[in-house]
Amino acid sequence: MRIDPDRTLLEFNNLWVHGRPVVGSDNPKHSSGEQTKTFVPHKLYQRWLNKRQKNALSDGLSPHSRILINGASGKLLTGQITVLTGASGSGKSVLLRVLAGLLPMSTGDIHLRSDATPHQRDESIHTTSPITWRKQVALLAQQPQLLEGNVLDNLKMPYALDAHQTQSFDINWHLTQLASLNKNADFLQQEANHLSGGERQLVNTLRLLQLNPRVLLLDEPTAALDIDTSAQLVSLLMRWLQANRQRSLLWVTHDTKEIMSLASRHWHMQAGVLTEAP
Ligand SMILES: Nc1ncnc2c1ncn2[C@@H]1O[C@H](COP(=O)(O)OP(=O)(O)OP(=O)(O)O)[C@@H](O)[C@H]1O
Repeated sequence: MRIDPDRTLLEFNNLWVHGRPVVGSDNPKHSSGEQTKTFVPHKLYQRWLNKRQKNALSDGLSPHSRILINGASGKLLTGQITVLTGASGSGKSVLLRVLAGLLPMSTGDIHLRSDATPHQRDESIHTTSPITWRKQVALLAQQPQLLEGNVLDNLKMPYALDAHQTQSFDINWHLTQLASLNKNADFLQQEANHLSGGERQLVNTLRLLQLNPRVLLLDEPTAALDIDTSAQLVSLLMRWLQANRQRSLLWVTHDTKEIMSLASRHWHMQAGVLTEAP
């Protein structure tokens, strides 16, 4: 498949994701719909079913599975912010994790436009190694996971991984970013486990941005931050987007006031169904 060479950076088509229902759960996230039907399988089928259910979290094909993403399609365009809203449990994080290659889809495809010549083939998630895919399509989670050690150790950490052996740590880039966040070089020496929640998220964000992904998926990155830190993070992300036209942001948020004015498009998720909001 070839994707629109003009502005499309990432395109996904007819994504379906299934997850295992929690039988008897009173969690509203897991109730409702077909999955509550009683089902008495044949003995042989039961054996097959038991085997499948051992891996059901990542296995979209279980007959007891419920639909988490329902035939979603969409395009992320270069230089744009797309905002994704939707009620809790509607499937926003699941969509982000599938796009980032962290959760398998049941069916469907995702293509990333080649960053080389326009004639080069686009990359499908199905034929790209997970490491290569995740270098280009990165997920910034709400809860930053930092390691023991200081800020500098955490920022350097990705370069110890095989995936980033060809890239090198650029201290000057970090000092420039920190200056824009009203922080100086001393911040690099602070112990990660002494940082505030907002500072942790800033470190987490810098750690990801330095690796230069092309598509950044943001899962409520400012949800736990105060107004000032949140504004700093938004500016950091905007500067990053504007520094290279071949980038795109997909931003999950409940606080549309914060980001909607900067966004080009608005998607809405309801019970796994993705629609373009007016
Ligand atoms: N790996 C998984 N397997 C099965 N079910 C899952 C899996 N991950 C998430 N779910 C379920 O999918 C549904 C959607 O979850 P998701 O985290 O995407 O919601 P959300 O829209 O991001 O909500 P919130 O705004 O509260 O973060 C939930 O019912 C959740 O329990």
